[in-house]
Amino acid sequence: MVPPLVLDIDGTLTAPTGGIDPRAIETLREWDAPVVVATGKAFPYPVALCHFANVPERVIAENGGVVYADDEVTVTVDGADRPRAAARAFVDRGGDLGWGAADTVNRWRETEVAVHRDADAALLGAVAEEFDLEVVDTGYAYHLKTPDVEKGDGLRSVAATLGRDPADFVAVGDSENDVSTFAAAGRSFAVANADDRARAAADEVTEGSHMDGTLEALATFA
Ligand SMILES: O=C(O)COP(=O)(O)O
Ligand SMILES: [Mg+2]
Repeated sequence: MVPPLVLDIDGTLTAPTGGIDPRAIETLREWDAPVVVATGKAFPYPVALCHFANVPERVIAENGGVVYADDEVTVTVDGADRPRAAARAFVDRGGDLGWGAADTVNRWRETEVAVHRDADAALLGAVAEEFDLEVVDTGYAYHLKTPDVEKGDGLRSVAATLGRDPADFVAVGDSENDVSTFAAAGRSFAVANADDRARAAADEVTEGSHMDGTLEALATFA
């Protein structure tokens, strides 16, 4: 009997060169227990991943800002007005969100704003403070977000919807936005490419990085 999983996307199910590791699709399909995808990405991205992998759509998106399982979508933050106002102030003061005119990173977001890691971090931090927001660095983007909205709370919510205890779950991740997931899950693994906070928070750190590390973690339960 394998445990239910809660898996981060970027840095955990992706290849070092970017993009989803093809082995992730098979892992999502073959795992013989519920798999929840938990990400800082906007809601459509993890939903599309589950859709194209042809697995049930169990999703924690926007670092816990949007949670979805068993036909229940919960937006846990009362809109993105403050993060969007802060993003406008950031741009007005010379900052650049960094995603170009189409901005497919943010156009479908409901609760926070993501900023390219090439952005002026000092200016972003100053604006975040002014708007009572926090900046979370996932290694893939800076997230300008409401404090205390976390993937770990999303796991508690999805676990309840699935009739499971969060402590039943095994978590795999790579960055500071996975620390709350690790705390909520029963057992946690940081992949070798994880940042210091994720490595310190995880029960174990894998030898392998990215999907190699994720498969190494899951092999523990085979
Ligand atoms: O969107 C990001 O910055 C990173 O996303 P992740 O939480 O799936 O690693
Ligand atoms: Mg990640």
